[in-house]
Amino acid sequence: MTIVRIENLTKKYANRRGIDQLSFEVEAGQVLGLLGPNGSGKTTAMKAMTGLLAPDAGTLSLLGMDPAEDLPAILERTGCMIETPGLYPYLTAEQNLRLTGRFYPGFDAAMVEPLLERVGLLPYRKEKVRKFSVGMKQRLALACALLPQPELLVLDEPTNGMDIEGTAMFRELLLQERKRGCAVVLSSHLAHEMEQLCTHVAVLREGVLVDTASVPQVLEQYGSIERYYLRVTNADGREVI
Ligand SMILES: Nc1ncnc2c1ncn2[C@@H]1O[C@H](COP(=O)(O)OP(=O)(O)OP(=O)(O)O)[C@@H](O)[C@H]1O
Repeated sequence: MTIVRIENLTKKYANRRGIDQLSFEVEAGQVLGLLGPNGSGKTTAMKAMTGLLAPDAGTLSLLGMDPAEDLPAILERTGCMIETPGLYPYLTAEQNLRLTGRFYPGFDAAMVEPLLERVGLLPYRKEKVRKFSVGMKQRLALACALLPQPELLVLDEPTNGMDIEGTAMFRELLLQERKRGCAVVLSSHLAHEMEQLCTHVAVLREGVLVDTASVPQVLEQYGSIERYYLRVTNADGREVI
């Protein structure tokens, strides 16, 4: 089932930067990794996808719905982590999840503890978030994104600031979500991490989609995502094939 269908999506800021005619699809159970240099449009694409930014042009279908008409219904079934986590610093981890959970119709307070356990925060559940480290806040933001038992996850650099255990936890968690049939769009600057997490990759440069490919195909042809990326962005100085 196609969960994300984007066609010619365009969003330009006043300075004319942004994304230009982006098209891609993500099926249930797939993980699409957005790759690209700083400022290439990954965050803009994710914001436009989740209704945080209204696109200038193009068509967008999420979970079979049009965000221009059905955004609340889409967000009830979507987990997002984009830029700074939207957490309440003076509440505890547990209270943050309880409060955020109220946005979702299927939420049950009994979901909070297992979720905290999944992201490794159970021992800190009674601590106020303002005392959390960057990685701990990322873990809690991830737990918030999982609250709706999402059919779509949109995660902008989700492992930023996470320690080694955190990134391993994230990998395992993503696998479980995929098995449930969740579709995932994520960005990362770590090519090696992308190899482990993603089923597909899309490369952006200056707001334009340069190439998309399946990860097994990339690994067979190029040996690593890093080599593929350098090749398709022409950063290795050779002609693009
Ligand atoms: N609010 C804004 N107003 C004007 N220009 C913006 C705004 N947000 C982003 N841009 C510009 O749009 C382009 C794409 O930015 P975006 O944040 O989407 O890139 P990115 O690929 O996510 O970068 P990074 O890897 O650094 O996170 C950049 O040139 C950026 O300067």
